[in-house]
Amino acid sequence: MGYAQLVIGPAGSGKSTYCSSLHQHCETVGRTIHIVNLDPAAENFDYPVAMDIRELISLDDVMEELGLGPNGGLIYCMEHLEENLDDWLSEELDNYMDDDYLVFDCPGQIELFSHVPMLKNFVEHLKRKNFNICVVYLLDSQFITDVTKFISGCMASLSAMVQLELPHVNILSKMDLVRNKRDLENYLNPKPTTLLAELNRRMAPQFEKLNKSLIELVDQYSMVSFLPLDLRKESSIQYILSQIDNSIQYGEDADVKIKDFDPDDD
Ligand SMILES: Nc1nc2c(ncn2[C@@H]2O[C@H](COP(=O)(O)OP(=O)(O)OP(=O)(O)O)[C@@H](O)[C@H]2O)c(=O)[nH]1
Ligand SMILES: [Mg+2]
Repeated sequence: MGYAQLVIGPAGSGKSTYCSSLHQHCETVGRTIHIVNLDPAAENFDYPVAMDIRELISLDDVMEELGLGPNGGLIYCMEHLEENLDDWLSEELDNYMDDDYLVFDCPGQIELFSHVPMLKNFVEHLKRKNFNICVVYLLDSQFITDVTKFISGCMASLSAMVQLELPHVNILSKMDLVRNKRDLENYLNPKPTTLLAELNRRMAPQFEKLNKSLIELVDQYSMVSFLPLDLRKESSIQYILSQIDNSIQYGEDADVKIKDFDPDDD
């Protein structure tokens, strides 16, 4: 059994930074995780890259040879990955053993988890390889300055939830940038009625019915709940990691191992 986090979220929401902070944190506490780059457009990394989609396909080549733009090129790369799940990905995964913990740093184009089946097939492949997977969805804290942005961020997360059908943790990233702490209370665990009132206040009256349905939808999936991530605080990363670990049952076997360990036996 392996363990995996699939780190997704809108462009620039802090996914790669989260991956590198997580790596650092794990190093500090003496735990091993492997970060996988799934973004064919990424160039600089603050973490050691364990596996890299750019070894399979280069976005520059795709754009040049097929005359595609950056987003079309990215979709092409991801489809190429999808076609190579059984060879390239499987071979790469063979380098890891039972109990290994992989973190997949995904590209920020939300099409990948909202429109195209690529990520779904990727996840199915990992499941067949016996991975327990948690989706980690990052939303930039700046989204809470505006209820309409916040709702659209929630809908994107919801679409990933519905498509991927995996344990799912929502994170509000870049907490160091939040000025108004009172705003925050309203958004980490928002009351549907508060959100609705706010939406109605922002939008023309003809949208009231639509707003109500939207909020009900988001509420029914009980997904409007975010964990705050403040990279300045080790405890914040630690807490988030423990929630994710819980959702994929990581550490339950480890507990057994610790119990089996005989301290006199050194
Ligand atoms: N202040 C602050 N800035 C952050 C934080 N996390 C990320 N950033 C900045 O936000 C920008 C985007 O961060 P990335 O980690 O590259 O975001 P990403 O989601 O990987 O972006 P894409 O892969 O392009 O979708 C960078 O300029 C980061 O330095 C944070 O916790 N606080
Ligand atoms: Mg990134």
